[in-house]
Amino acid sequence: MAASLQLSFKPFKPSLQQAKSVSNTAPNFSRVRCSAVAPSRSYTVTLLPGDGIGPEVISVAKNTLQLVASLEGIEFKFKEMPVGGSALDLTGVPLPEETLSAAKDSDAVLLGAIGGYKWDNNEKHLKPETGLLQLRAGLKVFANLRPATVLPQLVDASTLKKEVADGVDLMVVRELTGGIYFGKPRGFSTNENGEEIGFNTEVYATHEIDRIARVAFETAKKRRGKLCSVDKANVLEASMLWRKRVTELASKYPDVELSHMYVDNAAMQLVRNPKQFDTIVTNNIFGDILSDEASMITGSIGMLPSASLGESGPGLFEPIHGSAPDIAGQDKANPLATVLSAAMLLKYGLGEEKAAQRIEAAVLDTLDRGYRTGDIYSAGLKLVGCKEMGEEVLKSIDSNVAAAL
Ligand SMILES: NC(=O)C1=CN([C@@H]2O[C@H](COP(=O)(O)OP(=O)(O)OC[C@H]3O[C@@H](n4cnc5c(N)ncnc54)[C@H](O)[C@@H]3O)[C@@H](O)[C@H]2O)C=CC1
Ligand SMILES: CC(C)CC(=O)C(=O)O
Ligand SMILES: [Mg+2]
Repeated sequence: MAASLQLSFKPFKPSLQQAKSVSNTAPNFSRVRCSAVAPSRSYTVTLLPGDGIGPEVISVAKNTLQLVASLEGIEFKFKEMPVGGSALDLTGVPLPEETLSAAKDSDAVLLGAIGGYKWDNNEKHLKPETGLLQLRAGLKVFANLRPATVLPQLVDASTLKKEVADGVDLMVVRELTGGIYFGKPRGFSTNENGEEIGFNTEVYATHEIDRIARVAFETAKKRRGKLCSVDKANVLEASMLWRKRVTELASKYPDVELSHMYVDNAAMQLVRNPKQFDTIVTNNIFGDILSDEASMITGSIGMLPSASLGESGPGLFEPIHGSAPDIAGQDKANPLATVLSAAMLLKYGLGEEKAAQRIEAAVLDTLDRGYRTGDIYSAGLKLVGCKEMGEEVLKSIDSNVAAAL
């Protein structure tokens, strides 16, 4: 194997609840029948395909999970539920109560993506994005881990020069349930001139800063021991408090080297010299933006997975990309970000490290064999669609099994 994905840290509170419910969708991959292991662990996974390319990439990730489950003696009970625009169309709300309770009752949740042109002009409470925010808040998953690793196979897919991109391996720890996406007051009003205004509030309480900072220090400790806290403390009060609390907490982590950076500089440094970063901790909106930027260092936003974890309860696992309406329904989406999110689900959500490694190894093997979706394609390689990429990942899982026999 050419490289490891190095998503190497442990969940701080893995969810290992007993599986609770619903239909058994046992794996049915005849070509691995000889290697299949009788299930000894059972998990309920709520699948939320969502909108746009969401269902396409979730279908690939589900097949991948089923195949590794059959090899690892795992039984998955999948429950598919609506969220986002598809839930709006079906039920009138972007996060039906049934979806949230299924998610809460499961061992882990895997989401595709939400959103689309059709719902762009909906009122705020009827937007697909509101459903996603409600889901994250409902599951209390405040810590969003977004690894960005440049795989050797994809150095040429990066928009940065090879020497800048090669070897980049960073982790964005994004606060996910606070800040300006949730802060009040927010809304629309009129100012003293009778002019229409829209407003939002960036607000953080100390406990919200402390808990995400602790996750970030722990993450950095298990990586290369460097933590960069990104804020806008030269302007924003919420950032001033953020910087103060992170600095105070640093004394508890003497083996972690803490630095601070303003977000505008961080955006620049990410493309100037991304290798200077190990772990980045930042607020909800800056983490959202910087992780999309970091994705292009690695070749494509279609490559980056994420894990969102709370103090307890199921984790939420999703690619960092959106519903990509421009390519939806065309079999063009790169499913690897979701497949790697499924690997994070196994590792950080369920503690099934070996099964996760099978997926990570298969992704690298598929890339080694030259398969590329359009977003990471370079001349001379094999251009495939979403479904075929998924099939190739399954073949790689199979052949790794064969190699191990
Ligand atoms: N977590 C979520 O569900 C998110 C949802 N959204 C929603 O998605 C919709 C579209 O938002 P955009 O700003 O266009 O962001 P986007 O991430 O959906 O797409 C940005 C660009 O990246 C490409 N892209 C994204 N994922 C890809 C993949 N797997 N393979 C190949 N190319 C891929 C798209 O084709 C597009 O050109 C909006 O409604 C937005 O609110 C956006 C971000 C996150
Ligand atoms: C769609 C938004 C709610 C969030 C977003 O862009 C993200 O989490 O990456
Ligand atoms: Mg985003």
